[in-house]
Amino acid sequence: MGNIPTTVKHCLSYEHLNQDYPWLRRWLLEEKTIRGDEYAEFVKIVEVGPRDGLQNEKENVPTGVKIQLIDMLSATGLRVIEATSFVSSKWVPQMADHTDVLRGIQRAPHVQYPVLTPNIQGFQDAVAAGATEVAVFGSASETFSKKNINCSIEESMLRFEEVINAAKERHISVRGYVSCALGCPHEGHIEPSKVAEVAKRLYEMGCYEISLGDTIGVGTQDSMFKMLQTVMKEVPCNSLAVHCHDTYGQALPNILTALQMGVRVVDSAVAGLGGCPYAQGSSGNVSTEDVLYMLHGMGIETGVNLAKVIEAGDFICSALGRKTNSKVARARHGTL
Ligand SMILES: CC(C)(COP(=O)([O-])OP(=O)([O-])OC[C@H]1O[C@@H](n2cnc3c(N)ncnc32)[C@H](O)[C@@H]1OP(=O)([O-])[O-])[C@@H](O)C(=O)NCCC(=O)NCCSC(=O)C[C@@](C)(O)CC(=O)[O-]
Repeated sequence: MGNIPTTVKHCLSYEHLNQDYPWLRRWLLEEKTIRGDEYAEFVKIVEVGPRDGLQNEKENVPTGVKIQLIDMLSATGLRVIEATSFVSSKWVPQMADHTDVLRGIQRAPHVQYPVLTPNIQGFQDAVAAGATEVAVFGSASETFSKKNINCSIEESMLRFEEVINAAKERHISVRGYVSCALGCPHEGHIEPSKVAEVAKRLYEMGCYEISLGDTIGVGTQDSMFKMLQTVMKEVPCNSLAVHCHDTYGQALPNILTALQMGVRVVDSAVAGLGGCPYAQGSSGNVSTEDVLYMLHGMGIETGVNLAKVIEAGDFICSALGRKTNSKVARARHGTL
């Protein structure tokens, strides 16, 4: 990384440097403190544990536990922590305390706390609770869209457009998800062209980043490659993220494939928590600890402290009364 001051190195992710600080990138290049490709060595982790990780928990997780988890994660160096969902409590009771969670956390500087907003009602509630970044969540599968958000893909696009337009007026950034990017629990195989179509629409509407979800963790390196190859024809690579569930134990190789293709944003959940209530058979997300171990082992910067993430994982696993899904955490604890 040459002579880049540590603060710069740790404060800026690849896409921030390119998109938000072109002058700094130019200066660093001119000063020969970085090579043109060096910032490709930084990967942004989007921690989804407090939302995707907890939304499927059957027993009520106390609001204080959720807040403490987010506060612990805020102290790890993570830049993005998805905090909660402004969805219907009839649909996902675990996220009913969204407002208290968002108001209760201690926001760390330089950390974003996006929340899920399926429609304008969720967006307005999120803004009232103090959200400064939101995410809309679409699907490449018609059946999953209906089961998850009770509308067709086409209807969902109209709802998302309303959210995105309202967000633009308030200068709130919007992230977009495309679920079932590598398979659907109801329809099975999903054509990469369908994933690309939905991703492109979200991107063109104004989502700054599109997270491609392997909702039920059925993808393989081959299907990840083919899907990304198709999507990258429609959405620039530096606006893509991958979101892998680990049902079949393929999440890390699939993420590696995405990295090799240039993707620099990875979603993961502390302790490998998670699953979608409307995707039967979906197991936890890939664990943040395992992703960090792989990235750091490859010499890739994340700015995140693995030991502190393991501590946060210990905390939430003890609160939930269960073992971690992270192999790295288990190895570090000698309990493999
Ligand atoms: C989208 C809705 C709300 C439509 O639900 P609906 O029943 O079709 O909504 P509606 O517009 O017909 O309204 C019915 C009632 O819901 C209320 N309502 C309407 N909107 C809201 C809202 N935002 N917040 C709270 N309440 C709301 C509304 O006020 C009304 O209340 P009532 O008059 O009956 O008392 C529902 O289907 C829903 O909440 N779905 C969320 C499902 C969910 O959270 N799934 C998990 C997240 S997605 C995921 O995990 C995948 C991802 C992102 O992680 C990536 C991956 O892994 O692939």
